[in-house]
Amino acid sequence: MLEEQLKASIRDVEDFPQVGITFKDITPILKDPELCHQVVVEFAEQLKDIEIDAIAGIESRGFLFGFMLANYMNKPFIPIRKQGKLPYKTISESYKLEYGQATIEIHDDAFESGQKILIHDDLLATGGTVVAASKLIEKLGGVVAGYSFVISLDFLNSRGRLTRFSDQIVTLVSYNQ
Ligand SMILES: O=P(O)(O)OC[C@H]1O[C@H](OP(=O)(O)OP(=O)(O)O)[C@H](O)[C@@H]1O
Ligand SMILES: Nc1ncnc2[nH]cnc12
Repeated sequence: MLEEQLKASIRDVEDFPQVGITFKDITPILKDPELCHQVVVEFAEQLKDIEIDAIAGIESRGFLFGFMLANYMNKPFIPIRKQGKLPYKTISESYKLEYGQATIEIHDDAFESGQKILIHDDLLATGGTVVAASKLIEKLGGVVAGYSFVISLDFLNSRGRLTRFSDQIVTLVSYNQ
């Protein structure tokens, strides 16, 4: 089963980037092209009944499978980047995450008003990052079509923070502790 394969590949790194955090390192997945392909195929299968106009991935780990998935599903890819990285006109949102705070930005012409945008990231922890991304999508007149994550840290109970934007949440690997 894919979840078991992914769990066997994901590496726990204790106390990174700060004491008390168990960091879920996905780099071993990236070394396995067949496993990466299976991840994308599984996302596409689980998302097939959701109407999606474009896929937004969040810098930087959200770019990895986000772009692969957009390309596989033949959808435009929208980069949401950390502050000061996007060259054209942007709007921004600040947020807290499991181990700090940050600001993310999107180009103000990233998509057309009314379009349905899937938000992709590698991992859902507190949800701070994707809530900020959802606010950016809505500020530009978009609709959050749903979310896809490789990993969900279910013990942080953050799914409830997303449902006001969309209850379509696809995750491939869940951790309960
Ligand atoms: O649910 P949250 O508590 O918001 O945490 C999840 C976010 O944290 C990580 O990103 P990070 O900011 O470390 O950036 P990176 O992808 O560049 O490593 C991860 O890739 C998610 O984007
Ligand atoms: N525990 C964790 N491991 C990897 N990325 C994260 N982003 C937020 N929390 C994380």
